[in-house]
Amino acid sequence: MKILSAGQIREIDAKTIHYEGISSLELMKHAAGAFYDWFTKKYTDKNDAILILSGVGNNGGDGLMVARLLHKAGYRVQACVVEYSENYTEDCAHNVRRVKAENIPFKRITKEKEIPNFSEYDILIDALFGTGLSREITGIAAEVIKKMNESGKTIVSIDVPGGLFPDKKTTFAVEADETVTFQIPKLALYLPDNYRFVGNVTIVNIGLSEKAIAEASTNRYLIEKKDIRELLKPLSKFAHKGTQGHALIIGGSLGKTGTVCLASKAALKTGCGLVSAYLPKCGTPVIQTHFPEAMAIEDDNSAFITHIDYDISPNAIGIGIGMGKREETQHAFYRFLQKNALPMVIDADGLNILSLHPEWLDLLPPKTILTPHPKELSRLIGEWSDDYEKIEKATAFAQKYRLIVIIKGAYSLIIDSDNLYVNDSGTPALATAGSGDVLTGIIASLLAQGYEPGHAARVGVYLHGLTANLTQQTIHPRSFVASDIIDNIGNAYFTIENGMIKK
Ligand SMILES: NC(=O)C1=CN([C@@H]2O[C@H](COP(=O)(O)OP(=O)(O)OC[C@H]3O[C@@H](n4cnc5c(N)ncnc54)[C@H](O)[C@@H]3O)[C@@H](O)[C@H]2O)[C@@H](O)CC1
Ligand SMILES: [K+]
Repeated sequence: MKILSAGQIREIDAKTIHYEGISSLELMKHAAGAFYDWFTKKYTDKNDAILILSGVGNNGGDGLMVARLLHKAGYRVQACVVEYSENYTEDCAHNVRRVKAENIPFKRITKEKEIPNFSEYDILIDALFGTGLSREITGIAAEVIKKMNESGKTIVSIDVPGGLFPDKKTTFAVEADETVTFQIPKLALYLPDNYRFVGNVTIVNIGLSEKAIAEASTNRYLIEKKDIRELLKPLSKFAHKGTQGHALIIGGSLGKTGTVCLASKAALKTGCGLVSAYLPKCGTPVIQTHFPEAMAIEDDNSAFITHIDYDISPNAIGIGIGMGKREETQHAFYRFLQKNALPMVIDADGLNILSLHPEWLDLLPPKTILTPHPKELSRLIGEWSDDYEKIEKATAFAQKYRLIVIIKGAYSLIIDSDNLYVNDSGTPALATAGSGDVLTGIIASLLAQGYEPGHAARVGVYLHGLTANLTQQTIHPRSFVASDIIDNIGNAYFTIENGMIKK
């Protein structure tokens, strides 16, 4: 799904009105209706006191129309316009007249003492500003937002939290629990710095013209299940282990051989035909006991890797996990990089060693995948002042070395040449020991199966996250562990292919 800028969204609104031959008020009806449908499914108690805080633009118009729909359905609604300007849009002014005509409790707020007492309400609906925000918020709107944020009440934002800039850094905005956004994802909704403003995001369809959306150009995308379904390679009836690819996982050190076990098992569960694990001697009994399907190749050293030599012919490599940064290991890694031309995913200590020797980055084959979490990323590219600069610097880095960079997080970001992909599968359950090792194994497996590296990155990150979504009802997020990811890779495939879980 395309992620677009506020300007592009404005253009699509206008084109929808033109192409579909509808009025802007009708489009607002679709938007308010879509919000209403979502809201009434989630908040079913009609005794809840709902305060709707509208602005004077079309986002405010949406809010007033929602007030009308909720009132008609029997909800207890108080509508307000926070009059931060006298320039009402036509559709907003129309809805003010309708709210009054329909005898819905209504209030104009122009100064601080007119702000209602939020403690008398259960839910605050924020329709103050949408994508039309053009400058920092001041005056009465800022006073209202400050009080909303201090209220401790459930806040639901229409389209975007009031005050959130869709395309640049935000410092002050409504701090919503839920944001229901209209059809087109906005990058700001998925950035970690903005989580306190945005809360959970839901996208609802409002009937924008598909043609208009197709005409908008972008290099930013939100990954959807159907995109991943299209990327999955079919499984041939004549497949055998020799045709499904051979992944080699390299890593581990004394006390950290579990990393390689997890990655190897994840690789096989993701569908490659063979998995080998290269680890120090201490790892062999561990992997052969816990994961007999893997073949083990031993380093000469018992506790850490000192050279990476093998006489097998894998199709792809996953390297770096649990490996440590000892001098000998660094040299072994360097000699390995000098001769390796296979597709590769690098994580953890592999990344840390690269940040100690940035000149080695030139040795990586094009489209090598790096999977840093934010701390590892900062060691590679330096610090950033906000998420936008982080993306800019990571993109420049990825392009300079022709790499694919996956910035791990609640919404992992995949940078592949000019393109940015945002992944929204997953839950906080994934923040658990070994989760990254499993991701390395999944991606190494996809590379071994012949997936183009950009596809392997997207499919891998999506599959990994989906395992947590699928177990939300059966495994409490606090007790979800890395092995649960591995156990649910098959279910994630089922869900992507059929939209359902096989019991
Ligand atoms: N026909 C359409 O264009 C549709 C628009 N929709 C809604 O309309 C929203 C966009 O509406 P608008 O473009 O009218 O703008 P908003 O309602 O987002 O903002 C209101 C107006 O306030 C002014 N403003 C901007 N920043 C300000 C600030 N810091 N202080 C004071 N005033 C400020 C601007 O003139 C802006 O137009 C979307 O987010 C969505 O909710 C939906 O109803 C779908 C259809
Ligand atoms: K809003």
